[in-house]
Amino acid sequence: MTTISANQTAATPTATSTLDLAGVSRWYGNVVAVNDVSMSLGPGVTGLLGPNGAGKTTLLHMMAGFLAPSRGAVSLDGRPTWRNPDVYRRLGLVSEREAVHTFLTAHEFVLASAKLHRLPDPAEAARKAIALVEMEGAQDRRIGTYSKGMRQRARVAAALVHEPQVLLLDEPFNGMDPRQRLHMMELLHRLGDAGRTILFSSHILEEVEQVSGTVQVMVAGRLAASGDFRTIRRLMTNRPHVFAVHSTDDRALAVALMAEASVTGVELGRTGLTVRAGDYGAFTRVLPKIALAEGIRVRQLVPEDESLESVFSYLVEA
Ligand SMILES: Nc1ncnc2c1ncn2[C@@H]1O[C@H](COP(=O)(O)OP(=O)(O)OP(=O)(O)O)[C@@H](O)[C@H]1O
Repeated sequence: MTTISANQTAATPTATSTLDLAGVSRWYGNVVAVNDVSMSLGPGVTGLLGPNGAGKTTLLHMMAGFLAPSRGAVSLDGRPTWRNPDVYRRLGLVSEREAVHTFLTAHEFVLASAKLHRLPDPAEAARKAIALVEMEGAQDRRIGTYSKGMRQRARVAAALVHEPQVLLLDEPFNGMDPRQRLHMMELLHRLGDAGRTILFSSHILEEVEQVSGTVQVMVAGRLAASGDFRTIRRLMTNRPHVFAVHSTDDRALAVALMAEASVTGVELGRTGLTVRAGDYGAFTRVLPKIALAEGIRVRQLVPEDESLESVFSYLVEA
């Protein structure tokens, strides 16, 4: 695991909550969905980044007390989240699947959530939650008429109706257009700045970049890296890169490339060269110069293995 720093800075809240995971694992039969994960989440926005199937949903459900860890412990302010009704009062979860009754208005939906929580003044709580997500103008329209972004905000309002200190969101940006995304990002920032502990999951690096200061990266059930976004981004771009190169004289180009500092390996195959480079930028800048000096024309330069999974796997191995 690549541990960088536990940068959990926050706004200055009046009451804050900390979510702690200590050696948490969860398996389903033979499948290990979460493998020995430890982390501590404090006020502010944290992104949980990982490819599909990395175990993000399983982790969020354990945090929310919906699922028991097979091993290890999840605690909110020192108390276990599993089988602890008190936790439900202090934590909200916006799940990935969109199970909203489209025939209800947002107001009815959020009010129902307030009543489920047995709040002393459900109407006032619903009003406040709807105001927080800026849905006053649309609250009396049926949810079925909403855009994806508005539906998500209504769901956030329902999850916030009891004013929890912790809000967990599973892939909240899925299916949103850029404008809706921006709106949701602003909302998460506002909640984080007000001292809430916000964790949202995503499989898209850029989403995490825009919202969170701190990132936890999960790959294949394990915590692969944690730290501030810039450090994670640097780790990802500094990894070795593999390129497929084809030119008018692959053999001569291979010889010239082997003398180049940014190149760590060259293989000559039947369809061209496979070049490993330590620095993406340096290699792509120097290749045309080398080719020109050697009188070789580069016909193809394709980065290989740039999938998100491969980037994440690199972090696990680092
Ligand atoms: N109820 C279950 N029974 C068996 N296997 C499960 C169950 N839930 C999840 N898994 C498996 O556990 C692993 C992690 O799944 P999880 O849904 O937590 O990942 P994820 O990162 O949220 O991915 P996605 O974004 O695709 O939902 C996967 O291999 C998945 O197939």
